[in-house]
Amino acid sequence: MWARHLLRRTACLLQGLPLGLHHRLVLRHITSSLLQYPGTRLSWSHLHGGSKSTACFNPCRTLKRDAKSSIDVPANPVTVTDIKQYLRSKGISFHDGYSCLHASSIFVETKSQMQEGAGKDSYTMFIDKMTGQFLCKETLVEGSWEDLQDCLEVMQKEGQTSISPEVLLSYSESVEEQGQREMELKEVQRIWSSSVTFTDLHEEELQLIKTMFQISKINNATLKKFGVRFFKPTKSLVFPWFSGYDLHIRGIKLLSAATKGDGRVVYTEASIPKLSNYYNLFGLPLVGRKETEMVLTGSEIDSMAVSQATGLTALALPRGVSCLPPVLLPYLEQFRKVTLWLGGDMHAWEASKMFSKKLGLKRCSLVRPGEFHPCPNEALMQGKNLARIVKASIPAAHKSIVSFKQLRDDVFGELSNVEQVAGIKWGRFPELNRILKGHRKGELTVFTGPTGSGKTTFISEYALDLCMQGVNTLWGSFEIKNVRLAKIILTQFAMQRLEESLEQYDYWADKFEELPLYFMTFHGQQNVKTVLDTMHHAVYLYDISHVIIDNLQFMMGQENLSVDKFAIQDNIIGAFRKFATNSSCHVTLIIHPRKEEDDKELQTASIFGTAKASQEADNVLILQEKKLVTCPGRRSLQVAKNRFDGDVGIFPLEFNKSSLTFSAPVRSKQKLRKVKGDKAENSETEVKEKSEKVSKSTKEPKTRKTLKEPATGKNEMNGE
Ligand SMILES: Nc1ncnc2c1ncn2[C@@H]1O[C@H](COP(=O)(O)OP(=O)(O)OP(=O)(O)O)[C@@H](O)[C@H]1O
Repeated sequence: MWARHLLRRTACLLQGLPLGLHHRLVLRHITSSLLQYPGTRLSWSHLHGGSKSTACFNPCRTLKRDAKSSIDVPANPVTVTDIKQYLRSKGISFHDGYSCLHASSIFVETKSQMQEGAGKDSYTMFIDKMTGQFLCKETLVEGSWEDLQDCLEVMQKEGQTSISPEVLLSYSESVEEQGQREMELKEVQRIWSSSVTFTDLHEEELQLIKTMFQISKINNATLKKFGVRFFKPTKSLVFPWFSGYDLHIRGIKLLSAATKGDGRVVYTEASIPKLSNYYNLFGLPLVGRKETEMVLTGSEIDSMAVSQATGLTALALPRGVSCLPPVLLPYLEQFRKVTLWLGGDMHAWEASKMFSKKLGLKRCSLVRPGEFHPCPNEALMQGKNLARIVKASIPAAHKSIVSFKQLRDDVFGELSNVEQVAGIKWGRFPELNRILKGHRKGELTVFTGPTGSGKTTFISEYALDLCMQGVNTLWGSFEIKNVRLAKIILTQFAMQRLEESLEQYDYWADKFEELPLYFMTFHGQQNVKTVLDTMHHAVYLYDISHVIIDNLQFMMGQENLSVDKFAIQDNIIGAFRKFATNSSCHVTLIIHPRKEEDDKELQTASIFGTAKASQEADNVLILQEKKLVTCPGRRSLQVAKNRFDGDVGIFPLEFNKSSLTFSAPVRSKQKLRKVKGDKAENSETEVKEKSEKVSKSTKEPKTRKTLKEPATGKNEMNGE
């Protein structure tokens, strides 16, 4: 219905346009609207009842901002050279920025803008160099590279020097979305208008609130400057999101604190619109047009601390260290120097290294976390000199050759943060933590197991566990369709058969939607280059730090059977290895085993292909289906390689058919075999046995509520 409505509107707006272009615009907008439904894989048949046509319509186009759950890569990925050439061909003046090209806006009616040599300061249109996505800061029109091209084509055909922002603004939302947005806005206004400023609070109440939120060193003037209020009904700090256009309230973030029975204070964060759509750089309205230096922090409170203590411009990322959405990059283009001080731990350090790549390494410097450099608010509380800490930040750009002098602090950081360096711990698989120590960025894990043994099911829960802790995850499922895979993951998330309690579906689906989980929309055989392009694209857009590929065989191609299959596989593994290292992204690669005799356990050498897979992998995991002496009839997970600290071993898994989950069985004396090196294939006699009591918590998964300190700004992910 709305698609037809859209079509009619588009047709009216485009009256008089040449048919081909008109047709393309209409189709584009239908496409983008369809793609706004998570998981939608748009095929030609959506539009043409199955028949393929040669019209210049690209079904795999860039996504709109909200179409976040499924990831397509443009069939013809745009490069910065393409963008520049195109702009030149249309007579649009521009200059090279850090992450964007700055161009004269075509949505503003200033004829002089189109002239060569117009002042650079007048450039208000920012075009992302990686994706071509654009934003006009003057009118807040944004869209994809294709949208911009269409507008320029229309302008040229019509002989115009500018185009009305309405053309794109009117397409950006469906009727339902508009209704939803209006409802949200009303709620935002309701909370905002019934919140009180800090100067309206009694001194006693004020001090209590400040103590509760650990902001006793943030003074009232700073709270006022940043527009922070207090919402009494939920006892929450209210951080406003003002529209950059007319400074109207556009959204809010609420930070609440509650004291638990044991006296601990638990902080929770909520926002309207929901966090995944909350694109606010807190502090932006305070930035002057001419300012060139800024400190980027991981939370609103940290920004206030920096601003108050140093007088420097400080902005906070909307979702802390979890991501830097590219839609925010245009707002950071004016800064010649960006200091990233995202927190006081290793996660903040990892994130600042990743984000500085997006921001442009040359202008970034990083505050190295540690005992002397906690997060800004903590530094303020401890009476540290924040200006000195910012000044001591280190340049993000590094040389190819370094001496130990330059590495010395990094090495110290690793030695003094052993737990964090070991990676994120699984909540459902404590045995995996014991052997592998954690899930680390930049590693390659190869996972194998007999056909139909439950590889996808296990890896799905293994990845979900991490995703629930804020690990931005991308699934490449080539074997089973995304809907089926999402159903498996959702069942594991809810830990129950939702078929039998459909009334709970929306409850779980709403929570599930908040997870940073994305799916590639591929199915069946795929070209590895396309898959890697999509992965790069996703890392840029969503700061993905874990990619699961199920499975490698789907990239091997079927045509060239004469070509050496092993050589092809080795190349693919090499490419994934390189991607993992260069993108600081963990890749979990499922590879089928070669044919083995049924009653033999698998070993590292059973992985299909040459030894390249196990050599390149940091971790090799094997789902063993064979009966173990100690646990007859059960699956077990073997860690056959662990480059991080060499510990290998095996532990039993217990499959729960209704929740599709695996958890270690509770036994008083669970035997666990400890295997050193790659000797898993050797006889049982060579295997050291180690008795170990399996913690009861594995049977009753813990509630993994992220206890947030106000300054960390991490998302709360809790699905149990
Ligand atoms: N431990 C288990 N015990 C019994 N059934 C299981 C177990 N693990 C998974 N299953 C079920 O077996 C079926 C196949 O599981 P899954 O697709 O995960 O296997 P796979 O190893 O990935 O398969 P393939 O080799 O085809 O890729 C699913 O229906 C799943 O629910």
